[in-house]
Amino acid sequence: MNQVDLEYQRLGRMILENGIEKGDRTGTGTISMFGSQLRFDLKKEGFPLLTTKRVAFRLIVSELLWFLKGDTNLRYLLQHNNHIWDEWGFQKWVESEDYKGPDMTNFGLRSQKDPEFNELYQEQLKIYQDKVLTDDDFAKKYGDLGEVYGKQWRSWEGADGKVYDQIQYIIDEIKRNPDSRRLICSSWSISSLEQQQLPPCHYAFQFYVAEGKLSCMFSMRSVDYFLGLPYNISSYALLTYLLAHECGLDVGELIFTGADTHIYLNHLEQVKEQLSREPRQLPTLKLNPDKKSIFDFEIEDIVLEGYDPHPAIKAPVAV
Ligand SMILES: Nc1nc(=O)c2c([nH]1)NC[C@@H]1CN(c3ccc(C(=O)N[C@@H](CCC(=O)O)C(=O)O)cc3)CN21
Ligand SMILES: O=c1ccn([C@H]2C[C@H](O)[C@@H](COP(=O)(O)O)O2)c(=O)[nH]1
Repeated sequence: MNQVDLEYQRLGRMILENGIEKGDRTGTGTISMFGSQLRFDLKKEGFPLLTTKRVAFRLIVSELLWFLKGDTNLRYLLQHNNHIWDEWGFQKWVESEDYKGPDMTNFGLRSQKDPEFNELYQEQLKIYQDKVLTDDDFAKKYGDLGEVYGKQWRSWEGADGKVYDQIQYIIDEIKRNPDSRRLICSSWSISSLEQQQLPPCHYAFQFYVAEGKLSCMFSMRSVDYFLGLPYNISSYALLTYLLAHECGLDVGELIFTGADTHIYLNHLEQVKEQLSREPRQLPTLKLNPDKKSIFDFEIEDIVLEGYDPHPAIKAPVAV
């Protein structure tokens, strides 16, 4: 039986049993628990993509490659039919002086409750997506999410005015000095918070090399158990596989630590359904052996085999 789904289900039960009801920024309401950890042996287990609901692996791949390119503009995601970040770009647009359409205040919650408003919202969202895809100036101004992950990972601006590539630093250090205890990438920058559509949730990760295996630990300040966490687990697993591939290492363990770990109140039925499902065999990951540098990987170089999950479970995202 795969430990990834079992551990994920265990965490879900723990939140439901021990969590407390707590308000949150989005106005949705959550059951929340402070402090959580999961750990998986990547070498023993197969690729950690949940099988108790279908998770769209292609969205995880295009999002991670977007981070690795240092890109922060929605255009790349939209070109790959990935819409998981749309709401946060759209928010910037509708709150701007240039937006002249119908009032979109609080569109996240209103679109869930008011079908008439939802129609208006979908219309405006479609216009926004088309403009980001086709209008260069518009995309530059309103498709950019600000100083989010891609910027912090690949071009961190130091107080000394220099620009730092944290991913390249980690790769160089793994190759030169694998015993290093400083293989860290940090995205939390207090001076950037106002320049970010959403401050980083997974704000730091660290690698560890031992016995020829590469392990990764990632930290999250805020964890959407049902929608976000399944992506975050697979995304950091994929990053670990990519780095191990480039550095000639095996994969080791993946460790997640979360602070505010929550289930949104409008995800409760979905979570209960998922907890009732029997985990299946995990898929395996195949990377194109001809690609050496992680920065050369394209979507088609990353293939998942043997994924046979339970059906997807829909849920609204809290904006
Ligand atoms: N509330 C919240 N939860 C998150 O997980 C989250 C944010 N906000 N904001 C930024 C990013 C965007 N992420 C998201 C956003 C949407 C989905 C989502 O709706 N996933 C659906 C399928 C989406 C699709 O097929 O287009 C799913 O069933 O997994 C997942 C992660 C993760 N992050
Ligand atoms: O990769 C991600 C990104 C976001 N989330 C979730 C965690 C929270 O539910 C929201 C962010 O809201 P804050 O009020 O800024 O904490 O997004 C995630 O789980 N994974």
